[in-house]
Order: sequence, then structure tokens, then C-alpha cells
Amino acid sequence: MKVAIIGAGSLGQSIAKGLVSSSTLTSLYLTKRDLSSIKGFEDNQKVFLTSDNALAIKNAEVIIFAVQPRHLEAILTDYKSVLQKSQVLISVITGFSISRIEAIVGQDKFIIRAMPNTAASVGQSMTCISSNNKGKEKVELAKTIFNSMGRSMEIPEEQLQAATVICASGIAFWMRLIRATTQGAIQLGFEAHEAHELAMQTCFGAATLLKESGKHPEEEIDRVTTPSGCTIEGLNEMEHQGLSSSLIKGITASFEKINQIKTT
Ligand SMILES: NC(=O)C1=CN([C@@H]2O[C@H](COP(=O)(O)OP(=O)(O)OC[C@H]3O[C@@H](n4cnc5c(N)ncnc54)[C@H](O)[C@@H]3O)[C@@H](O)[C@H]2O)C=CC1
Ligand SMILES: O=C(O)[C@@H]1CCC=N1
Repeated sequence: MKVAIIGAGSLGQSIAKGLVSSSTLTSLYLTKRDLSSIKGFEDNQKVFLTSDNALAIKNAEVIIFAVQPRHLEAILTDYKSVLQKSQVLISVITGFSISRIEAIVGQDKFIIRAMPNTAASVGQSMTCISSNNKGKEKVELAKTIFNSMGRSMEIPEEQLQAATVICASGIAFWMRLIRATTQGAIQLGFEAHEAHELAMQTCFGAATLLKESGKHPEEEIDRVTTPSGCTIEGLNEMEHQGLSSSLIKGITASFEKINQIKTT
């Protein structure tokens, strides 16, 4: 599979890191206006760096657009004449609808909208995927691509904004929870590096328990909370201070914001 990523910034580079270990990848073109910050990718013989988007597009079967939303319209307009009907166009751009992409490049193109997250770089993205009518034929291909850097789920396009909050912004939300746990651990006497490791591995363990057991979180919580013990004391205090409520309010605030900034 020949892939091009147009706009190898933060997310584009995360996707590239995830992709380079995929056995199905034959070549990967990365484009960016200033290539100096992505020189490290050149160590991989399958990767080509260029500022020439047309060159990258001509050498790709799958083109992933990862520029900022305000740049996509001009890029699609500039390069639609070099796009081929057999190419699969994947946009990971927030708030840029499939109908708007179709209006520029045509409904006869395979169009996928995908929302990965930066954990793609370590093979642990949660990626949500939607497509236009024509693109339905290529959803399995898109899932194969994103499964090579984590897990993927096909959802209706109307839910992509919500998926962005939960999965893409979600990386930041979870990071903050880990940092707060680290701060608590330091207060209890651990060195910062120890506190960080304790918080990360415990978070990883909690998610792995749920993934592997298929259980509801409360079932696992019940296994930890000794009656009159320290866990329930801590949990109840966190809830008195609004832990769950704060998370839910944060998620809904983020969703309200994403609906204000969407470009359609
Ligand atoms: N950062 C994240 O975790 C997530 C970002 N997104 C979306 O992905 C898109 C990219 O976000 P980031 O990677 O954070 O932005 P970014 O600003 O880090 O990357 C965009 C890159 O595009 C390049 N670029 C701009 N114009 C170009 C052109 N004409 N040709 C080639 N390259 C060009 C820029 O130099 C930059 O390196 C945005 O639309 C964002 O909404 C979506 C999910 C998560
Ligand atoms: O913060 C943002 O608006 C973008 C979309 C999700 C992640 N970054």
C-alpha cells in the first residue's frame, strides 16, 4: 500500500509513526512546508519527505489529509486535478464535513473521514471512521490502516464530533488525570519519577482489566473497596468534590465548543 500524508504535523506524524511498522506499507510520502522537524523519518527507507503535495499525491493509493481545518479547502482545490478516481482520500480534519469535501473533489471519489488520536504513534489509537457513499467500499481498507495503529470503529458522520471529544481530546483528559494522580503520590512521599510510574501503570492496569474481563467498571471497583476501607473513603470524597460530574461537564463543554468551531 502506497500512502501519502499531506500535512505531517502533530497528528500526521503520530499516524506516520504508527504506519511505518505496518507490513502492508510499501511507501509513505510525508509533506510539510518546512521539513526540518521531520528529518528523522528519513531513516526509514519506505519514507519520502517532500514539500511538493502533487508529487506525494501522484505516488499514493491512499492520501491522508492532516492539515489544520482552515487549509484543507485550498489544498483540495489546488490538487483536485491530480486526484485519481481509484485513490482513497482520508481526512482526519476536525469539523470538515464529507459533503464539503465532495463539493470540492466530487462525489465519485472514495472519501473517508477518520478521527484518530495521537496514541497512533504507539499503536494504541482509538479511531472512528465514516465515509461517503462511494467510500463505503473502502471502509474495510481504512479500518485495516487504522487497526495497524490501534483499534477502529465505523460510526455515522453525525457522531464524529462527539468521537473527537471522547477519543482525540480524550488523550489530554486522561493525561491530566494521570498527572493529578502523580501530584497526589508526590504529596504522599514518592519521588516524582516514582509517582509518575505508579500512576501510569495503575491507569494501564485499570484499562487492561476492563478490556480483558469485559466487566463494568463498578464490578471491578467493588472488588477493590473493602467495607469501611480506604478506597471507598477516597472515592466518596472524590465524588463529593465532583469527580464524575466534573468529567461529564468537561466532556459536554468540549462538545459544545467543537460544535461552535466546526467549519461547516
Ligand atoms: N492533534 C491532535 O491530537 C488531533 C488533531 N486533529 C486534527 O488534525 C488536523 C491536524 O492537527 P495537528 O496535527 O494538531 O496540526 P499541526 O498544525 O501540527 O499540523 C498541520 C501540518 O500541516 C502543515 N501544512 C499546512 N499547510 C500545508 C500545505 N499546504 N501542504 C503541506 N503541509 C501543510 C503544517 O506545516 C503543519 O505541519 C487538524 O485538522 C486537527 O483538527 C484531529 C484529532 C486529533
Ligand atoms: O483541540 C482540538 O480542537 C483538536 C481536535 C481534537 C484534538 N485536537
